[in-house]
Amino acid sequence: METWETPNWEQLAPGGWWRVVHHPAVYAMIRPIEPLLPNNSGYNYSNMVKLCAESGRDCFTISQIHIVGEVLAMTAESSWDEEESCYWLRLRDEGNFGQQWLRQDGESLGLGVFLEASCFYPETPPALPPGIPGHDVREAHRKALSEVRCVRSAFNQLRDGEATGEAWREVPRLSIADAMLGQCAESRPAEAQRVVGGPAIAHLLREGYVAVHDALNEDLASEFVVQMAKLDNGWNLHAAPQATPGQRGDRLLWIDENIAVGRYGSEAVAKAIGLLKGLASELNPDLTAHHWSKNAAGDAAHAVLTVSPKAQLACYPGDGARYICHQDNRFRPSHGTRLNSRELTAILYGNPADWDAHRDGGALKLYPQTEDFESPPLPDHPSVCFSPKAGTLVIFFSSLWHEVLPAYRPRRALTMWILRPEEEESWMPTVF
Ligand SMILES: O=C(O)CCC(=O)C(=O)O
Ligand SMILES: [Fe+2]
Repeated sequence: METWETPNWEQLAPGGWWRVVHHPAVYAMIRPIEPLLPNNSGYNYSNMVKLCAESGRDCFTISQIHIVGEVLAMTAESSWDEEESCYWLRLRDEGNFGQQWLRQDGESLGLGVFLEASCFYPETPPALPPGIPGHDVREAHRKALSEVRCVRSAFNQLRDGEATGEAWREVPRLSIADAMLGQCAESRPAEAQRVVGGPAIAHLLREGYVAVHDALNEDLASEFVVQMAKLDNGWNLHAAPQATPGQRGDRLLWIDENIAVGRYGSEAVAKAIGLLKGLASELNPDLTAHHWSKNAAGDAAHAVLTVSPKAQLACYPGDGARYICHQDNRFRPSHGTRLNSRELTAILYGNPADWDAHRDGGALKLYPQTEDFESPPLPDHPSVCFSPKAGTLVIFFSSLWHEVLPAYRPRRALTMWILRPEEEESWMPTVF
């Protein structure tokens, strides 16, 4: 069994979903990005930066912090960067907003160790030859790892409020298999088939969207409304990272079935997430055939829909908050690729049955056949609107322009992006 302490440097780890098994996993990237320290994680980002600085490692740049339990997606792909003389590993974060690139050299540790932690290595890293990483790189990894240990123990003390002076705790051995979660969507065929089987899929492929109004049965739908509100009212949601007043006014929580039940006791939310996840496998055969017919010469046969491990629970607080017209993904003709791997956006609404879109606002306004528009369609462009009532499921191609109209009553929704990872833009070392 391979452990993070004795990774096999010659071998890239298998692609798939990985869980961060130690905290904090800190890694640095060549261009620092906005730190994404999950709310209520118990860590204070500025304290961590201070700790790094105090540890005498001036060149430490924390760009991203991940904590235990968080899930990341790692592709099996690496890319040689001529200019930087290094390899990059491609990964995605839990919400799959976009991709990130992890530098694989003495500066940012490679896979396996990445699951533990990685950081900037204070010396100039040895250049990697194209091909198998050599001895120097392993040595750099070894040194950097020992540094990580010191930093981590300080972090642990900080978190636990301990001032014991104990510099170092034994790190348990971890198996890479422990952290690997699996590659494909979990399948819940029966429910998903009931909801989107037959005519619904046909409508989705023909029109680019479909709405199913009884995706949850009546009892489940009303329980879903109650639990979504309870979760939201418990201050578990936080402003979206890209929140901009007047443009995007929702607050969010990324949540999976285990968190829904284990942390919040929300069975109905867990069931809803399960249903959304099951859609990927249900839609897969028809979507694959659809891409085949559009692109006879292409690789569409490899299309494998998958889902992110977590769904996005969003609430627009009801003060007129909205989400201006946008696309969740976009084809970039100049690159010949898509911006991210989102193929379909699937949303289950969790608002009371008496929601009145004229009075309460908050409709989802979707503009069919706009995937190739470079800028938002005009408001009077042909569109369809959906009232965000309990149990309504809307699925649409993520590249269609859409918006959330101002909501005058708290408006809650659970969104799952259904992904086609092979469609993602293949090389872009910047992030998000
Ligand atoms: O909640 C909705 O109806 C759509 C939200 C949305 O467009 C998004 O989160 O990207
Ligand atoms: Fe969207």
